[in-house]
Amino acid sequence: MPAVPAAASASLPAAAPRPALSGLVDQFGRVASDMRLSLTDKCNLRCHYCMPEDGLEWLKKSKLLTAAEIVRLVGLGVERLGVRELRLTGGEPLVRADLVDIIAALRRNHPSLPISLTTNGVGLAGKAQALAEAGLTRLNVSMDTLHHDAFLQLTRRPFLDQVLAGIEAADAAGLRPLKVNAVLMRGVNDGHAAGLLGWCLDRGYELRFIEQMPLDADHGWTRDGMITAAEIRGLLGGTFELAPDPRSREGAPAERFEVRHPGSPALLGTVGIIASVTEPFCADCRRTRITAEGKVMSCLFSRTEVDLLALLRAGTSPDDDDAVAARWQDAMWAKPKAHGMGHPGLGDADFVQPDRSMSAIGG
Ligand SMILES: Nc1nc2c(ncn2[C@@H]2O[C@H](COP(=O)(O)OP(=O)(O)OP(=O)(O)O)[C@@H](O)[C@H]2O)c(=O)[nH]1
Ligand SMILES: C[S@@+](CC[C@H](N)C(=O)[O-])C[C@H]1O[C@@H](n2cnc3c(N)ncnc32)[C@H](O)[C@@H]1O
Ligand code: SF4
Ligand code: SF4
Repeated sequence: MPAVPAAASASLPAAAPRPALSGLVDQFGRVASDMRLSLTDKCNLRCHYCMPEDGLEWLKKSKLLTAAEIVRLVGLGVERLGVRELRLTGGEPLVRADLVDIIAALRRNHPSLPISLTTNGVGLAGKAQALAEAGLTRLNVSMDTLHHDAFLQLTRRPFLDQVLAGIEAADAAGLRPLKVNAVLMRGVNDGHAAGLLGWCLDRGYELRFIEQMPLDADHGWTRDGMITAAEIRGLLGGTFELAPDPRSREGAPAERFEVRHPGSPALLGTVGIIASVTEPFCADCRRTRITAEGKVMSCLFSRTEVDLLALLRAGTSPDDDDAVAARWQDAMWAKPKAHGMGHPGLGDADFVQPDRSMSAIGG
């Protein structure tokens, strides 16, 4: 086995030594099978809850995982470490020029792997068909409101029509089920929640409301300022009746509800609420994250990152693959219990917001 290059030797947090288990198991017995891979830190929007107005300093291209490195890492994940589904995210994954080629290569190697993409939808209209043909399984498009002024206020960019065209193109390309992600901000788009749900139900899209988490680059999040899942249910309750979806949650971030008009038995569809702050789901977390520069983040709120890129670049022999896989397993073994610490509690006195914003981690 090759020596571990210095850059890859970032300290791992103290944890009992990892036993010789297969797969991405952590010290609390959770097994990660859902791989979330960030393709870039760059983005063409500046959402308040994620990016600062002036953007961030983008990583140099030489520091990003190449297409070949991505394909190799996913191969290791799937063939050796029990990865069963892959989500491509960012930053904005559509800004990566080789996105379609990456998906095509992944699909050739893994014919039955579910591969999904989370995107802001800008530029999607021109790419949806190619993504579907390359083998993308499905996508989630983030769109917080259908109102142009609120969209501009939230994202600081006037691109709502492009996003709408992107959703339509993805639908036409057969990228189903199609999910729409929305973060609500008080006084900006909270009044649009029921309208957005109605729009999605009419088209057969599944809407997911996401509680705002402390992952904004401006560090402006407050526990009191964010809109809670209970409030979201209240906002929808005036127009719709929500009932728990009887299907099992299977470790998914979203709690799903069946949606009906009050007093009517007809099922209109489902809505998901991702209550990371007020109803955390860390005990059943199945996710492993790799940042665009090849670092493992075992938890969205990890303050320890474990570099795989230097090991990937050290060589491509079977021994090198062993070293990468072992380091990934070590990183996941040290996964914190919840919210990057020993207990759930975003906003608690002992919670420390990660230096990176959501865009730089990969949402
Ligand atoms: N706290 C926390 N939030 C998460 C985690 N995974 C996803 N989320 C939140 O849920 C949002 C939606 O995630 P997506 O990747 O679009 O979709 P998904 O939740 O994986 O949903 P599916 O499409 O059903 O697979 C993310 O942007 C995060 O805000 C997680 O591991 N921890
Ligand atoms: C970081 S983005 C990356 C992919 C793509 N740029 C997009 O917006 O879909 C992934 C998801 O994270 C969500 N997100 C970003 N910052 C968040 C925050 N502070 N709290 C909760 N969700 C957040 C976005 O709404 C989006 O649905
Ligand atoms: S949420 Fe997505 S679209 Fe918005 S700034 Fe972050 S990375 Fe960009
Ligand atoms: S906060 Fe960390 S442990 Fe909790 S669900 Fe998210 S990634 Fe998993």
